[in-house]
Amino acid sequence: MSSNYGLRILVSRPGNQTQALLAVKQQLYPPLEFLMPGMVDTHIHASQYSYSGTALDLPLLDWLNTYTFPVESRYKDLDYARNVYTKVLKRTLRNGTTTACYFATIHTDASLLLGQIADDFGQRALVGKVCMDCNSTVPYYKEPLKECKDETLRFIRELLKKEYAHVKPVVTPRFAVSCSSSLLHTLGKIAKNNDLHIQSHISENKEEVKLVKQLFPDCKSYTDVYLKHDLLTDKTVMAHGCYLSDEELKIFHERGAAISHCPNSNLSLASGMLNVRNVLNHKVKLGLGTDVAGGYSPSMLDALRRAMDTSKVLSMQDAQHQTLTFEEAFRLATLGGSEALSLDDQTGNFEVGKDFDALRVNMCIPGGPVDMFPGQGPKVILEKFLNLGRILYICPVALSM
Ligand SMILES: O=c1[nH]c(=O)c2nc[nH]c2[nH]1
Repeated sequence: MSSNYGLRILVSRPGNQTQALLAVKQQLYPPLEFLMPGMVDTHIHASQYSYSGTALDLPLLDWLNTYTFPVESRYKDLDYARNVYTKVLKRTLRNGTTTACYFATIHTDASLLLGQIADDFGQRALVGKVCMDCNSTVPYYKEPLKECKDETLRFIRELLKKEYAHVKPVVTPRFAVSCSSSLLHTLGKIAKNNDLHIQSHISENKEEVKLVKQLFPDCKSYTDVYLKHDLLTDKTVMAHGCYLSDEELKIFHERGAAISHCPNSNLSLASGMLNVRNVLNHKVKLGLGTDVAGGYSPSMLDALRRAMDTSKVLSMQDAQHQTLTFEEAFRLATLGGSEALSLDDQTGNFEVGKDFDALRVNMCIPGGPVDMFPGQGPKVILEKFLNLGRILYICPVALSM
């Protein structure tokens, strides 16, 4: 079920999130069905969906130059954009993503089209027109500073003018490597003046961190680059953060900025492994992202499973490391994601007053991927679903479009 029915939660039960969602099923459905909050993908490149599942043989910077920029440059063609964006919306909804934070491309009209398609399908979405004015390796894929500023303002104006209930613009500097200091300052100002969300990438890969140090020698750290340009606010979500120091995490906490953990991508591009426990200990807002197409899967259940795998690898390397529990991973995929996107007043769990963004899970479909046995209670049901489940079907109204 997705959110386009405009249902609002009016009553709730006391208890934690796991208890609450499993209690609902006893009231409404037979024993092996339950409702859970829709999942929140805090970082996904809609424009990279066409090559998801391929092109995973290079590290980040080579990967961008070889695969990503040539593909993203094609989105000046609106027919091409419509085809891919329609498919990515259907695919993410089929995977239980009721909220997504999207990177589009540098093209304003195609980015507006992504917003329109998200609205048509009833997915809650933040949509970002990508901003980048530096690209010496693939020089045809960038915009001059002035054009980038004007087009960003046009994108924001036109998207807001549509008054979509659940689709909003997000200011999107690609990352410090592909933005001049002037562009970063400009975008910081635009976000501030319009009280907008901000998204970008940070500390994904060691080579990238080194390059940022060279490009911004006056900044103390990668985090300091964004801080100095007014891009680290309580409406900012930064993807990856694998190599952030404790000092940088403290700044994230102080500013109320969030991290999107994208474990599939971090493993697939051999970028690094985020220490989620350390991020949580620093009380930094944290959600999960698929990061299609650096991550090969558009599924948030996959992101949740890779987050648990990554945490177990860290435990193998360090016996003191406290492995993520499945309940914690579940929280990251739902409420944590909504907090990371500062949308937790609207979605993320079944609290009174929030919108009813829900998935109806049936654990006893004939031929389904999970077998249940007598005496297995709510906790086992949820754990089995998270580890073994598959989302096969979602609201026919949305998907027949
Ligand atoms: O995983 C990533 N995907 C991207 O498209 C990108 N751009 C900058 N940094 C990036 N990381």
